[in-house]
Amino acid sequence: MRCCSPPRPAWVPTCSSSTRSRRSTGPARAAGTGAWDWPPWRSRSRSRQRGSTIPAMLLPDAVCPHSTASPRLGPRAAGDEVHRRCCRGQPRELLPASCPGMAVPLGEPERGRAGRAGQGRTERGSAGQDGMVQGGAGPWDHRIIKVGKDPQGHRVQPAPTTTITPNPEQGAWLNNKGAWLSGNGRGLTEGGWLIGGGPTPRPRRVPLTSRAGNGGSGPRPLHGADRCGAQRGGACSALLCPRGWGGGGLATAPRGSPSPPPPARRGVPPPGPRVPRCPLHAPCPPVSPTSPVSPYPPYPRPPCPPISPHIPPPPQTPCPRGAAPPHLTPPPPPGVLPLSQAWGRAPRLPPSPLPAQRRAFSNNKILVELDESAGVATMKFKSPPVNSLSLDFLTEFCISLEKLENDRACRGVILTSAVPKIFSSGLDITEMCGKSTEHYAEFWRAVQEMWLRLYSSNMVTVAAVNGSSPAGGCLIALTCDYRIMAENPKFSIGLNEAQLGIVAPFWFKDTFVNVVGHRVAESSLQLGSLHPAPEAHRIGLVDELVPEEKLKDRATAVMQQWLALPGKGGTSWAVTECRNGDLTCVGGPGIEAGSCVSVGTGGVGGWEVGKLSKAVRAALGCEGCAWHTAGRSAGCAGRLPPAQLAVPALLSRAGGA
Ligand SMILES: CCCCC/C=C\C/C=C\CCC/C=C/C(=O)SCCNC(=O)CCNC(=O)[C@H](O)C(C)(C)COP(=O)(O)OP(=O)(O)OC[C@H]1O[C@@H](n2cnc3c(N)ncnc32)[C@H](O)[C@@H]1OP(=O)(O)O
Repeated sequence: MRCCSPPRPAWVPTCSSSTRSRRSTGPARAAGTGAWDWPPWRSRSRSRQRGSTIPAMLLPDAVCPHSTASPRLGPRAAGDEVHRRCCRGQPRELLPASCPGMAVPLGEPERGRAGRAGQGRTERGSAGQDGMVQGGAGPWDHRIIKVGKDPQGHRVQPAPTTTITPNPEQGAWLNNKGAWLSGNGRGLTEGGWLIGGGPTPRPRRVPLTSRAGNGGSGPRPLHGADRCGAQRGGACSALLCPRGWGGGGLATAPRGSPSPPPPARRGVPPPGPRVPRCPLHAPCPPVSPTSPVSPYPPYPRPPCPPISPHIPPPPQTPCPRGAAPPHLTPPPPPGVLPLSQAWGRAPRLPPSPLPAQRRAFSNNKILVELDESAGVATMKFKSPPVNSLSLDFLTEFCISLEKLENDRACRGVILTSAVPKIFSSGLDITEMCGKSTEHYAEFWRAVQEMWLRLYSSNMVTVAAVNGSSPAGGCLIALTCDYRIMAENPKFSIGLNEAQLGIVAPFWFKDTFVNVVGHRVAESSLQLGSLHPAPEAHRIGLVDELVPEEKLKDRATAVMQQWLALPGKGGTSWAVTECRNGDLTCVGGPGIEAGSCVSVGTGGVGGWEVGKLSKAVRAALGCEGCAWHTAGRSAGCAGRLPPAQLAVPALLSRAGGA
């Protein structure tokens, strides 16, 4: 959650010209240069309009407009190379039959996939001769029109003209012989050849660089209620499963975790219903169709504890992460939209009365510990020697944050380092030279993604800076709501790009300006200064200094202070209406209808702006649409029909005052 919006370039359309003209920072200057125009996918279309040239390395892959993977992207022409590439990057079952990417013969090598994902599945002997899939009559109906033998001489099954139909209720696919196909469709192919129903594939390691929209071929997360494995009694394969259980087998299972269930025999329904359910969890609730499909592979999830089939689960065991008891979440007044609906997510829970429960998710480079009783997670960077922000690191970062974002038990995140003396050394320099254009694009997009996700998070974010933090490391700290630094003068922080002979991107700069102000930012950026901790505190770059040994406790205390603010427990709501780019309160508990909601730097705890913007975007169904805040008013851009929005009462009280 932020006190002000992430800096946006001037091309961002606004519904109110007045709000636009009040922008204080000036990405417009950068927008004209092309080099750092933002975001890059808009850069491409704009460059076409302007006829300017944008460096190819800045152009990311697009996401198929037919898919729901990313709402950020505008439509692209069918047949466009980018379109085709991204189509292949998406799970086929998520694409409508009309998508040109669906007409790709499975027997044909799909360039750009095998190398990336390392699946080794695209080498073909007689490419394109057999095994053609065509879109069927309906978007989910695909017909195998030709089959034959695979390169090893095995007969390809099933028989010709097999219709494959998804079974939304079961979250799996059936062919016309009633045989089960792989839940994620990968059982359809073997060595690139169609074989029809097959065993549910074992979890495969997903290269972190294989991400949606990039043409990667790693298994993709399935999303939506109809895909949730937990509904079949098995593990939840949806990354955004609100319960956070399962794992979907899409990423490498943590060491020591139990093996996945044995694969079903061909033609035999998968043993989903026989898998015992976690006694603490009901089937996953349906996921809102407006929820975005994550572009990331799911975070490895802890497995459900083993359950003896002879011991029935206690019937009255309350789900620690299920719906809060009624007395903790009073129903909103009539006509008031719960915030969870407006945001398309479940409301966060107040601190649990149950005994403290901790969960830890450790990945390669980031350790995440969630204290469910406090609703606070700690993300510890553990990528020695210096926690440089490599593509893998950034990807893990986004996955971890997204997972926490969708965990109703988590309301705040503390970012810190497990590497002594270093918070983060910034962007991994080795990722920025000697690599391919595609790699640069992917890397740079990951940097932006990290920043956007952190900046627009609706969790409280606190940086506990326990070491040096140059450049990109400083950006992470700047992007948090609050910065506490160890008071060691040997630790320094700042945007030192100038010392490296490069220029901090304008959105680095704007984030910096938001925190320290124009003049300090100007001189600091010009000199590429790295400020020792005491100086950083003096110029406002960090909010407070504490002895290193007290850093954790202090961060926890600050977090509690923030979480104690009203509106955080998800219990009080107000309804606002968006008119002419301003938000007008139309009623709510203790809030007079018609009072103007004006938020921003002058508002109470202006950090609600970020939350507001999120609500605006979600309620308008345009998560990716441009939005804008400036001065003392908040507005949003893009399609702005009058919409009833729910925002925390704190926000509305601030505006109504
Ligand atoms: C070519 C095309 C590029 C195009 C790119 C596109 C756009 C780029 C343009 C602008 C981008 C601007 C945005 C940039 C943001 C950044 O974050 S750039 C990175 C800035 N970071 C730094 O300057 C940090 C430099 N490092 C240090 O100051 C120190 O290493 C330290 C972090 C203070 C730690 O010091 P110490 O404990 O003494 O450790 P060492 O110096 O001995 O380092 C240990 C090893 O770590 C390696 N390393 C350090 N930093 C990085 C890094 N950022 N990326 C990768 N690796 C790093 C260092 O080389 C040592 O490795 P070896 O042991 O020598 O193998």
